[in-house]
Amino acid sequence: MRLPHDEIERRLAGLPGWQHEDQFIRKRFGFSSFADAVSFVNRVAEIAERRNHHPFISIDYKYVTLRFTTWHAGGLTSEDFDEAEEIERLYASKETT
Ligand SMILES: C[C@H](O)[C@H](O)[C@H]1CNC2=NC(N)=NC(=O)C2=N1
Repeated sequence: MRLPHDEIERRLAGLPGWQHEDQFIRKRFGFSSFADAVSFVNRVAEIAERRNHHPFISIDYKYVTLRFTTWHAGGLTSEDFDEAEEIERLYASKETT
């Protein structure tokens, strides 16, 4: 279930701007307005509910920080990276307004 370190590094290489921190991967996303940041969070919430896999989310004005870990595994699993990749597609599509 928990990924070995080499697999974590391999998956991380495909995720621009994400960082490995303890048992988490994290990224800070920037937006043009607070409203856009909140809209993005709502779309992230939809994804998290569908996948039943929920990030820690913080909104700081025009920035959203997401942190993923898999609680039941006590560390990083493919669920974390799969969802991060979907969120990267969402952010690239700018379908957050
Ligand atoms: C009961 C429910 O399915 C579990 O608590 C889910 C909910 N969302 C989750 N989210 C994350 N990040 N890790 C989990 O292990 C997890 N487990």
